[in-house]
Amino acid sequence: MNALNTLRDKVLHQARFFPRAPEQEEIDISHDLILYVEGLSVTFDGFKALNDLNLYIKPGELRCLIGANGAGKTTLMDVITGKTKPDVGNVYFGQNVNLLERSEPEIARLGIGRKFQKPTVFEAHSVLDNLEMSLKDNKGIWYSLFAKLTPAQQDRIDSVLHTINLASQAHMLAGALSHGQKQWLEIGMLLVSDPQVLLIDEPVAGMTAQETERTAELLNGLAGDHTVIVVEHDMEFVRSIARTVTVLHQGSVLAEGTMEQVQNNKDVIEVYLGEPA
Ligand SMILES: Nc1ncnc2c1ncn2[C@@H]1O[C@H](COP(=O)(O)OP(=O)(O)OP(=O)(O)O)[C@@H](O)[C@H]1O
Repeated sequence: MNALNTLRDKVLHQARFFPRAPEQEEIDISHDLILYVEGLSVTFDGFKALNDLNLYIKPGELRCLIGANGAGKTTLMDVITGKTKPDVGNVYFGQNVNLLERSEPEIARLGIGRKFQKPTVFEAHSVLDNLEMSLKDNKGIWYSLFAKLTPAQQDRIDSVLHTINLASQAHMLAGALSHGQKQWLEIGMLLVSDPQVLLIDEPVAGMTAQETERTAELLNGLAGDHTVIVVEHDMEFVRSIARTVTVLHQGSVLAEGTMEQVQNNKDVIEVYLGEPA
């Protein structure tokens, strides 16, 4: 029964994480843009969740997306990752890959990884097993169950374990980790496939102050090698990591700049405080 459960977990896992394909397409970033979103609109039952939204992200950036509930942050992530198709607009990965023509699994395999707010690690498996299962690519269930990791794959997992600060917990069951550690493990499960872009939804919700600080270090460390887009409501946290902040409001970009520029922007003050600047 245990073996059956393990097999089921692994099948589910493969469906969930869409591992990156070995024959990955080359992404053309010669114009210094890794994500290009232009004129994007999404309507749900006549309601415009995104309204002519433009967003340009450079390779290696750490960008924070903020905005009140319902501003369109999740819908934007859904469009980038292929979960929602827009009414109109363009979404390109680099110069050459039109993401609107790709399915959700294809986009994940191209190297755009997404971490949802709630951690979904396999609690009955060790930290190491969780990472191994994410690394074994789409060679089928029998490969995932029985193939041994190559030395390069072992190195990758070791390196990720250190990056996410869980090397000492490698053999611990994921279910025994703290909430913050589970969030880091899930980021690690994305990192083993070395995605170019990481979309991370509310990483510090429910974390202790110490875990929040460690998460800021982790995300800062990932930027540069990866492009990191973080959706977050915790303004202290945003201030601690953000270089550029994009403020969404009613499905459009209201303001963009450093945290200081955004905080002093009259439109932002008006929307957030409900009064003219
Ligand atoms: N599938 C859907 N059907 C109908 N309306 C939807 C759907 N998804 C989102 N919406 C609506 O679109 C708007 C934008 O939602 P979205 O979840 O993108 O906002 P958000 O900025 O992520 O908010 P939050 O911070 O609360 O997560 C909201 O008014 C929401 O109710």
